[in-house]
Amino acid sequence: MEDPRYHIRVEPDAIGKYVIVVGDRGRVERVAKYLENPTKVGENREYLTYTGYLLGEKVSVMSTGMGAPAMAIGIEELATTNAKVIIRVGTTGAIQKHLKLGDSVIATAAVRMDGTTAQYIMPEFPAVADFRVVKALIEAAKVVGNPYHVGIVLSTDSYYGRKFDPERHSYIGKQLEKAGVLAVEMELGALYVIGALKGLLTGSVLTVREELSEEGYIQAGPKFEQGLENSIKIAIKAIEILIKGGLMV
Ligand SMILES: O=P(O)(O)O[C@H]1O[C@H](CO)[C@@H](O)[C@H]1O
Ligand SMILES: O=c1cc[nH]c(=O)[nH]1
Repeated sequence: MEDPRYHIRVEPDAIGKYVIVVGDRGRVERVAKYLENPTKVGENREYLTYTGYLLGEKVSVMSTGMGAPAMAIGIEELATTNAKVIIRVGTTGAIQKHLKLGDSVIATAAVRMDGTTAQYIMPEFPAVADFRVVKALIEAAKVVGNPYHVGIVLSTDSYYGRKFDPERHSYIGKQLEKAGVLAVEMELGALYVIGALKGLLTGSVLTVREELSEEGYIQAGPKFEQGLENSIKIAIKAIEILIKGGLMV
């Protein structure tokens, strides 16, 4: 029989009800340090997984690599475990000029400009976060105190083929900017659509890694690193809020 966790290589009971997913493997331990007694429970390809505890509840953190196909595999396989609430802690590039390096973006929904979710369901099906997870993330952002924005992001399959700087602003980029789309990343369409199809409650807090200034893009740096640490704290706090609130899962 096919192993339902062939890629993530974890035992189903090793995963908590609450899971934080990150793109970069290097971010896993950075998140896991906020858990009590974090222990590595799986490592294969881009999927590195730790489990620990928050307020006595088992919580896991897993990397999912870059792009919708890798996220889709990770979510499908997590859905065969105890996982129920999944929060992505990712990075993003600003489409709106008022987003600054290190700001947090709580994504309510994603524009599905990816190829993966088209293979799951019609394009009219929305990629939306669970409102209870969004609410907890907003409450958490207020407690942590990092500047934050709430709204729609763009999920695309290409990193280099879609720059949104003022000189090379594509038609699609302009349209989405006018529509108020906040920022661009590469996995939320898959997380929100496949999560919904699998009955998971999803949400996300991204950190702005590229800022659009008059001179062009400003990238990464200490402001980004501090913002990322705060976004991690927001995700951790949101899970504590959900645990305390007894979310019906
Ligand atoms: O930092 P992560 O979470 O990987 O997110 C963003 O960064 C990667 C591109 O550099 C893409 O995966 C994109 O979605
Ligand atoms: O510009 C960016 C930054 C992070 N992630 C992206 O996909 N794009």
